[in-house]
Amino acid sequence: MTQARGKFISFEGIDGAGKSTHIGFVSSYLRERGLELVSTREPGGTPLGEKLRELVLHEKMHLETEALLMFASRREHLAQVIEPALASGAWVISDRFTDASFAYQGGGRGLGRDKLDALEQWVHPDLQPDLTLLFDVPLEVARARLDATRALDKFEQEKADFFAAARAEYLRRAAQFPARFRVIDSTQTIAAIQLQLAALLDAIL
Ligand SMILES: Nc1ncnc2c1ncn2[C@@H]1O[C@H](COP(=O)(O)OP(=O)(O)O)[C@@H](O)[C@H]1O
Ligand SMILES: Cc1cn([C@H]2C[C@H](O)[C@@H](COP(=O)(O)OP(=O)(O)O)O2)c(=O)[nH]c1=O
Repeated sequence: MTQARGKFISFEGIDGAGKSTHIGFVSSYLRERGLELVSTREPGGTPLGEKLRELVLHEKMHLETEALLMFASRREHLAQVIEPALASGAWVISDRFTDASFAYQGGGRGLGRDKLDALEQWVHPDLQPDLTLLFDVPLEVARARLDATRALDKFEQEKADFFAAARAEYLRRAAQFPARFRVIDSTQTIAAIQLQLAALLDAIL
């Protein structure tokens, strides 16, 4: 008998929207229901990808270099982690995937969508997440949450118009691919969001 393929869930949103907070909840929810789960992140998720992450989050570089490194990290991630896990029947939850490249390198930095489309077609022509959870908040809310918590990386230090464009691109992608995206109003309380997440997960279990 062939093993049923696992499901792939990506978490997206501008920095400070609440992704990390809810990844923990979703992981526990799925594990409690007996699923084998691989929890991973981008950029990163493999030893090489984590080295690329260090570079891309902290070094200044040409916009296209940045985009290419994001997709290089993703290529490795797919080959080493995501594809084998899904094929073995495990579920994969990833803190960001290709929609983040559209939002940050495309929306935020202005890289042409044709280039991002080409990279996406090259690196994963036949694979998309089964479910993309987009945590959506106004910029001021995200910024206030970030300021209260941690030291900021290269992207998190960007100005408001960068995040406005990234958020707009995320929402555009959500409208373009409504079958896989669910937009979550992340200004709600954490408890209210968890209720909504539980219902969304029950629908695909
Ligand atoms: N719905 C929420 N209401 C209030 N605070 C929140 C909410 N979601 C997240 N936070 C807080 O905001 C901060 C940033 O959240 P985090 O999950 O790290 O965001 P992200 O991973 O999207 O950058 C954390 O201190 C977290 O506790
Ligand atoms: C995956 C990806 C992330 N990024 C950016 C978004 C984030 O600011 C940063 C790291 O993501 P993230 O994992 O959200 O960082 P943190 O540890 O702060 O929660 O990388 C891109 O610009 N393009 C991409 O393709």
